[in-house]
Amino acid sequence: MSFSAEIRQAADPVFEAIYNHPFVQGIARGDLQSEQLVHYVKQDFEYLNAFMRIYGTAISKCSRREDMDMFNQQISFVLNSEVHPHNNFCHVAGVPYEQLQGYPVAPSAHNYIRHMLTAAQEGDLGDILAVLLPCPWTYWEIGKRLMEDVKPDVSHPFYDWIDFYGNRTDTITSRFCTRLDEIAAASTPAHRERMKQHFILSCQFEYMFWDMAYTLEDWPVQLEVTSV
Ligand SMILES: Cc1ncc(C[n+]2csc(CCO)c2C)c(N)n1
Repeated sequence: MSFSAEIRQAADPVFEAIYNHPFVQGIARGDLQSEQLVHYVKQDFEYLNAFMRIYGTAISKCSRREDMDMFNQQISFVLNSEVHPHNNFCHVAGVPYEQLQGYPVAPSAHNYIRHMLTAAQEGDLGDILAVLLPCPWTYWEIGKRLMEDVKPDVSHPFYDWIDFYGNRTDTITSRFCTRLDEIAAASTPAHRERMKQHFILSCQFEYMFWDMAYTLEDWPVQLEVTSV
């Protein structure tokens, strides 16, 4: 079994829990509250900023041009294409996208971002691929399953979101897996174990991100926002 298949199998209960999470099932039913969509977009906007910075760190650790090109393409994809699913949520919530940018990061998004940053800072290319991979992989599987189970038509409120993630052949998950498998094949058992743990923790954080949006998770004590 390839390394990517092995870590996917180990994380299978988390993939299942993500698909069955009430936010994801709320996309299927089209019955999420505006505040939940707004909270998701506010947090995801900041998450994607961090994600692009980590691609920058990844590029700083590449020795091959093809790897640099892969990460460079993904920065463009996040900047130019990942705005479409956000726009769908904003449209349903009735709030302009520009109003949801620049907010403080909630606890679960904070923890997920710090987890990715630490793995990227301390690790090599394999660690970075392993910690980033659950992001495209879980969304690709959610999209495919929603497409099959819901079979949405254009009147579904989240048709664009489901179509965006469910109707594409996901080259990024496959490219990340291929490269991760090459690196894993040349790694020590200890490094493989570390990459597996990065992957599994990011899967858990993907679950927590949906839960954060669904429950409108925030810090326990609200403080006055002071501008300096
Ligand atoms: C918390 C969270 N996880 C995954 C995605 C989906 N996603 C974000 S960037 C990207 C492409 C990677 O190059 C994909 C598939 C998201 N929006 N928010």
